[in-house]
Order: sequence, then structure tokens, then C-alpha cells
Amino acid sequence: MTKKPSYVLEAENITINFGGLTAVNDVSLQVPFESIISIIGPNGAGKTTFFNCISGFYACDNGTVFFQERPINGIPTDEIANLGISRTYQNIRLFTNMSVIENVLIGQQPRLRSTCIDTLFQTFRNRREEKQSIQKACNLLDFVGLGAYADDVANNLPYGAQRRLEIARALGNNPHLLLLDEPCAGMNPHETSAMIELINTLRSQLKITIVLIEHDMKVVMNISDSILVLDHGEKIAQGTPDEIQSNQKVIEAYLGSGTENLVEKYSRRKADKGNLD
Ligand SMILES: Nc1ncnc2c1ncn2[C@@H]1O[C@H](COP(=O)(O)OP(=O)(O)OP(=O)(O)O)[C@@H](O)[C@H]1O
Repeated sequence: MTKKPSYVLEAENITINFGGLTAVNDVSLQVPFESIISIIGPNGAGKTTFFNCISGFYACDNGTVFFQERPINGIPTDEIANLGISRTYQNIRLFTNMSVIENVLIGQQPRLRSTCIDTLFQTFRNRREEKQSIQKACNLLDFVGLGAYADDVANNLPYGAQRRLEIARALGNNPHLLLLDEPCAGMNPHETSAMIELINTLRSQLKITIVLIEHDMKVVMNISDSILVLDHGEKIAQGTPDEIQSNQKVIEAYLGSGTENLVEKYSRRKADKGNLD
């Protein structure tokens, strides 16, 4: 019997430079199976760049990324997706003029086996795959609570629903690991609560491991098993929500020196300035 690896993902000593700027410097992260890990840090800290290294969008200058113990540096992004890593983006990337279900069907495209010939001649394999894909897309839409909107134009969905649609599309690949870049950005409190619930359900029902970048500290503290904190491309802390909230280095990196609780400070600054970013 083969031993299950300890971590779904291990990023070891990741460094990436853009010209003279070191955007991520020697950052390591171990992600246990079925965990929810958040990456936080001030603007420009290197969070998205680190994500891009993990998912193969950027080739890092140093370090190794292991997915289920297999090194994945240099593997094309579509192959990484086929191995079981899916992601969403900071800015919503939907095909806005296509229907909701079409957006989900596109996410399954890389896994289909039908050839051009199958499609051209509408072979049995082609028809069976199409049927299975549509059924799967319907199930995914039901899962994210959008089953009733399958035939609507994606652009007509409310903002929070568009973010959930992106997740449904990312699930089309049957991922083991889902990378979510600011899943709650721009959401109202109701949409944020629904997203928190969905992320927890992805883990509990589908057994998917989640790594997310998020600026909303209430979300981060509510949802995470562990939090990685970046500042100026460096890892300055990692720990549980309780550990991170009281970590002086983290509080200073975000908001300057002081003793106030991180969530309280964040909420106060957000109220004062509209948005901390
Ligand atoms: N393709 C690129 N070319 C040059 N510089 C880049 C590139 N991508 C990111 N950077 C720089 O790397 C640094 C880290 O950027 P990154 O987007 O990873 O930060 P972030 O923590 O995700 O910020 P935010 O919270 O604002 O999204 C920034 O100084 C950014 O300008």
C-alpha cells in the first residue's frame, strides 16, 4: 500500500525577481490535506506573485513546488490544472456574454477526450461526453447555489454570484487543491457570509484543500486553519488566527506600531478610510 503524502502542496524556498525587485524572497509553505490556509499581507507584499509561482503562471528563480510530493516547476499550467490544482483570479474572469452553464462547461474542456473527428461526426463518445459534461456542470451549479440561473447570461448575475460561478468553473477540473485570489473582494456582508459557507463546504463535502489570498481580516480569522503573512516579499509569520492576531510584527507590518487587536484595527481603519487598501 502506498503511503499518502503528508502535504498536498509544499513550496520550498520560493524566490522570484522582477528586474531589480525581489517580489518573493525565500518563502516556504506546507499545505496539509483538507486544510484552509490564508495568505495575507499589505498591498504589494507578494501574495499574488507567490500564488502565480505555485500554480505555474510564473517560473520562480529559486525554490521548488511539490504537488503531492511531485515537483511541478516548469510544468505547463494546463498540465498542472490536470494534476488537480485549480484557481480563481483577483479580477473576475468570466465569459460575460456566455450563459452561466457555458462558463462552467468551458472549465471541463481540458478533460474531454473527444477528438475533432468525434465532434465532427457526433460519435457515440462525443455524445456521451457532452451529456456527462452538461450533467456535471448542472451539479456544480447546484453545489454553488446557481442551479436556477444556468441559462442566464453570466454578466447579468449579481457580483457575489459571479464569484461563485468562477468557483463552479474551477471545480470542473476535479481539483484537489483550489487557489482563491481574494474570493470576497468587493462583496457585501451577505455575499461574504455566503462565500465563507461555500468555502467551508468545499472542504467538508468535496474534501478540497484551499489556499486563499484575502484582505478581509474577519474572513481570514473566521475561516483559516493557518495564516501565512508576507511583507515586502518576505514571510514574516505563520500561525493560527489567534497567533497571527496578536503577532506584533504582523500588526506593525499592516498598520504601524501599537497594541490594538488586528481585526479591531482593520475594522476601524476600514470605517475611517472606506477601504484599507
Ligand atoms: N509581472 C510583474 N512584473 C513586474 N513586477 C511585478 C509583476 N508582478 C508583480 N510585480 C511586483 O511585485 C510586487 C508584489 O506584487 P503582488 O501583486 O504579488 O503583491 P500582492 O501582495 O498580491 O498585492 P495586492 O494585495 O495589492 O494584490 C509588487 O511590487 C508588484 O508591483
